[in-house]
Amino acid sequence: MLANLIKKPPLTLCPDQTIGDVLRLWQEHPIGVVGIVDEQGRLLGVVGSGLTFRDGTPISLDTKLAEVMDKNFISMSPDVYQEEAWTAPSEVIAIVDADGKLQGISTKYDLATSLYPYTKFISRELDAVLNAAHTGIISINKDGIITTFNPAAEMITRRARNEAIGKFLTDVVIPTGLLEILETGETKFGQRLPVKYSVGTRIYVSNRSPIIEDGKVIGAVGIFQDISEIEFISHELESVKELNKELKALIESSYDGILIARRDGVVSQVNEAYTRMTGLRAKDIVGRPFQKLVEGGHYASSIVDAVLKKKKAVTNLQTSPMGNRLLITGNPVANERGEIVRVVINVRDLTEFEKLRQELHDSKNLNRRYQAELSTRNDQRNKEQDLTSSSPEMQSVIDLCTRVAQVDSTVLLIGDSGVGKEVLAKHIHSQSARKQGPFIKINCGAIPETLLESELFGYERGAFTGAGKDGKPGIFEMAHNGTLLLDEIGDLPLSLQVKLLRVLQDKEIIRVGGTKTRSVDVRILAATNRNLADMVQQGSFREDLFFRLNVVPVQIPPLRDRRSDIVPLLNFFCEKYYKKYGIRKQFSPEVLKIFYEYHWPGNIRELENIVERMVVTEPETVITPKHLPESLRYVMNNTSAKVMVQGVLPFKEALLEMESQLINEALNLYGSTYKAAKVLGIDQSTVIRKLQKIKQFKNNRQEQANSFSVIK
Ligand SMILES: Nc1ncnc2c1ncn2[C@@H]1O[C@H](COP(=O)(O)OP(=O)(O)OP(=O)(O)O)[C@@H](O)[C@H]1O
Repeated sequence: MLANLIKKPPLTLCPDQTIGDVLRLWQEHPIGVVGIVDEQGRLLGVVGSGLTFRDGTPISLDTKLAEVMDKNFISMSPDVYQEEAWTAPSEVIAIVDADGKLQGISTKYDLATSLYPYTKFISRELDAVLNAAHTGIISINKDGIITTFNPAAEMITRRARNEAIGKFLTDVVIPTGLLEILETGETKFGQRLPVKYSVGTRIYVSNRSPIIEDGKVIGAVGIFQDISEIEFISHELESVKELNKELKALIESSYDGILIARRDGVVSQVNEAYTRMTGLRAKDIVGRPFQKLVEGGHYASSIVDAVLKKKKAVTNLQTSPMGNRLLITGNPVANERGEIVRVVINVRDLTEFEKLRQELHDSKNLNRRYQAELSTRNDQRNKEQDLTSSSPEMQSVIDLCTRVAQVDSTVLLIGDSGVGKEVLAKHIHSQSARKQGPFIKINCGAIPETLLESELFGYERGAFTGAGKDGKPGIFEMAHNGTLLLDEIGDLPLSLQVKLLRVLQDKEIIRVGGTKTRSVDVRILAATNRNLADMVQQGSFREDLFFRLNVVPVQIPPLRDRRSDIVPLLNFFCEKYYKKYGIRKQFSPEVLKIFYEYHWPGNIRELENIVERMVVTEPETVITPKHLPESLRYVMNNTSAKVMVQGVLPFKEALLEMESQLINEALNLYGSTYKAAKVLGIDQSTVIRKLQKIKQFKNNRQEQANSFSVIK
């Protein structure tokens, strides 16, 4: 402060005194500035050396001081700081007290002398700070020339201070934006600056500020702080936080109860499952010693103590307050030095476990039952959809097919056309392990011989004129992992019989026009309505192929040999076509009788066709013989001739019975008394009369039967 500069009272004179008085004063005191004061001691001006000359000419020593005193001075209070006084635009500073009374006079020289040691100290202090700083500091002047370059900056830039000072900034370091500060005059904070070194990259954060004097940018200073470690630590911290979160989630999601205790036995964490199993809530136990739970009767003994003592896992069985059986395992957790720092307790609810096991067992059983039911239903549905039979003959055929389906043997289905060979082949496939694979049928008799080979075995590209450019797989390849039905096998040309035999033996095919062998895994079923054994005798079928195909021969009886299947089949097809067309039909007993008598040369296919035709073409709901095709009516004519009476009865009654049967069949067949009479060779009136007589007779008989039962 200026007060420090006041060492003794100032030299003062009055304005009326002369230059001579000043000289006399200087003889007694060292030469200095003399203050000219008024009567109240207030400063009016100052005089200093050079007083005796004006414009180079000596002036009289009698000249009054009022004339020569310099009035350009600034007054300041003694408590103003020297640094502030230094900036004052005046060479002389009058130090005056609050009353304006002069206390001392100071010149810029005095101020400089007093400030010098201080600035020297500051400068040294600054140097020490710069040298000790871990932050790189670089400053430049307004021309971009480096003026400060501390040791940390040397480390960062790998450049020596003496190589840097006095050089243009970008000749020494990579541009960091410090030069821009000279232009903008703006301070920039926190710019992230990755710098690559041969040993890796370090991250700096830089702050850059302008150096301003009198409102002008005269330089810039940049500081560079290495934050690589901080970044690394903060990453570490983040991953530790993440890990912690994951661990918490893991503990919480555990179905087992988990309790963690510190080495002093205090509980530090429990999960939801633990609360669910033991009824102990986190807020009641976390932060409390585990021993308290023992004292509270929640545990028989402290498993935490047991683990800490034995320094290994301990397991025991206890019953929870809710009566559940709990398996409790305590595991020690050690640090790198092998000291136990935590005990992790795992609680497994065995009651729940047992319950779950039972439930699993039950649901497995249920599942098995459902599956069995499902497969039975599927079987039933298959049967319902494709196959029906109630005759013992056919039932044993189906049983044989079901059994043989379980193995991969070749099956030869033998039977007349339409007996159901294909249906049985499909049944074998659907009951076999190949049921997910394809079922493919080829009719060996329906494809021209020239095409059959390529159909069976496929062909390679360009094998023959017209062959596709990519070639084509044959049905053997298409049936891979499935079943192939060779229908009408008796029609297979001899030339292909040998090739087929090779495929059956080697389970490999070669496409037409190719050389590459391809493995095929196909189950072969063959069907025929011809007598292959006879064909072998006649030389039109290869014996070796016959034996190869005839591994399991299945003979399907014609429909006429299993008449008990007729009515079930009829019902089956009625249902099938009702589902298909929404039309339900009934067949009169007479029709059933005809069906039963008919010899069915077309077998089941013929029966099915008739039913479908009746369903779609006949408008009436009840199908009677008159609706049947001619071929069946013929049967009726033959069968209806068999008019019968049962047992021995009065001749008159037997005659009436025969007449009744004849007339009724004729009516059924031809639909009118007129037509019936014509066929029977009598008058229409005779038919009507006889019908009335028959009716009368039947009514009488009924009455007699009723009266008999009343008497009884
Ligand atoms: N048991 C059956 N239950 C229900 N429908 C059957 C039964 N058997 C055969 N069918 C039906 O009869 C028709 C003829 O059967 P399929 O084609 O299997 O006879 P096929 O013996 O292979 O005849 P073809 O020798 O002329 O090829 C088919 O519409 C089939 O659905």
